[in-house]
Amino acid sequence: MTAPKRVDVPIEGAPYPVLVGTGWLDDLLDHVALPDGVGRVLVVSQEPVQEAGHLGPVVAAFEAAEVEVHRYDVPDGEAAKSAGVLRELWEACAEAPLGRRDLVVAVGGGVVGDLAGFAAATWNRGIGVLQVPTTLLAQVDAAIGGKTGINLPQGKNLVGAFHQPLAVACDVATLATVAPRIRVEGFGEVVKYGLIADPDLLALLEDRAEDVLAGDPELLEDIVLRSATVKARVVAADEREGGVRAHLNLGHTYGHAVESLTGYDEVLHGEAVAIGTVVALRLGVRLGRTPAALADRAEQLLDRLGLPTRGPVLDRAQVWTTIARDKKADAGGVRFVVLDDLAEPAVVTPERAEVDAVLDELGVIDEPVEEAAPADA
Ligand SMILES: NC(=O)c1ccc[n+]([C@@H]2O[C@H](COP(=O)([O-])OP(=O)(O)OC[C@H]3O[C@@H](n4cnc5c(N)ncnc54)[C@H](O)[C@@H]3O)[C@@H](O)[C@H]2O)c1
Ligand SMILES: O=C(O)C(=O)C[C@@H](O)[C@H](O)[C@H](O)COP(=O)(O)O
Ligand SMILES: [Zn+2]
Repeated sequence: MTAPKRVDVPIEGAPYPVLVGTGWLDDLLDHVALPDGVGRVLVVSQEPVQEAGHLGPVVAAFEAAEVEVHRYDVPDGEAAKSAGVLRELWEACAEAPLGRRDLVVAVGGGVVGDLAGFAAATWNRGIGVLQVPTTLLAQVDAAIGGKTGINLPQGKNLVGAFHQPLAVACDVATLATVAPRIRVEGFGEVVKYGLIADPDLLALLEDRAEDVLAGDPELLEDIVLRSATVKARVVAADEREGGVRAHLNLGHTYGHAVESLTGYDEVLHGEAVAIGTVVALRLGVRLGRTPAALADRAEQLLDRLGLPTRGPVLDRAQVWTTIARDKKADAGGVRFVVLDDLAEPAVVTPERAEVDAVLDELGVIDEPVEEAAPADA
């Protein structure tokens, strides 16, 4: 075990580190400084994480520090990001009871992190949260940046809060026990970072796709570090998504619609992001902004990594209702992130007909609309 490497997230008023290493959870509290006065923690996790052996070291670290540990396992799957389970977590906070100086500790994937983070953001009007992400997606993305929340049947992440963690502790060794489909979906977000900000990361994924998929630990550590570096820079520049943070939403406008219209069960978040990325890139090509070769390149990489590049066939009206409810829509229209070139993201508000044409071209919508015939035809 070597000491974890550190990426700083210099958010004004709430700076914190993302610590990335391999096999260091046993020494968690040697590297994460606890704030003064922490007497109790509520460790929130899920059964598969416990069964894989990742909870024990975290609990042991707090016990060794003479902090009283309470535990709550939430159900598995995206369905846990719900008002019902959030209420259960509040009640677990009350049972402990957690005071203003106590902490929530989220040990798991993005579902646990988003949900436990929101419980911490709201309990006693906000207490600290330590994020210990154990999936690739959570280490590269979900645990960093302070977006917390739950879903509604009407849409993804519709209720939530910005609540920055005290620290993000990424032990890449935990990724070895993740199911293959879950590992692969994380690359949906990693490809996103490559496309919006880090051409070297994109090239690394292309050059070493097989090693990446085989779970080469050194490579994974490098990928987590590079991804965390991009995310840290973006969220520190724009914590509340007034500007550049919106670029982290590449692939999410259509992706979120795919997730909610398939009941959050069928298509995983990273898979939906891959599907939505193809839509966004093809839209960029159609709008004359994205080079077609770049869209082809991204699609080939997603496919090589085992990610879907086409979503299930959806109902057009439902897609538009869902997209219009997302945070990426306002009176001005629906926003998509496109690429003007590699590492040159831009936010656009396209005409609905342009998006419809792309969805028809990709064959992912029922009831195709005819392209308008040229005026002189
Ligand atoms: N807040 C953000 O900025 C942000 C960013 C990206 C995604 N997200 C959210 O993250 C969620 C998806 O997260 P996810 O992809 O991590 O899925 P997930 O949290 O559902 O985890 C997937 C599965 O892996 C299991 N698991 C976790 N770690 C394990 C380990 N080390 N070994 C064995 N099993 C393990 C979990 O118990 C679960 O069954 C979505 O809700 C998405 O919206 C949030
Ligand atoms: O951190 C961000 O900002 C992101 O957009 C990261 C996304 O990968 C993530 O899925 C996020 O939860 C989406 O945010 P939302 O505000 O569109 O729900
Ligand atoms: Zn995402």
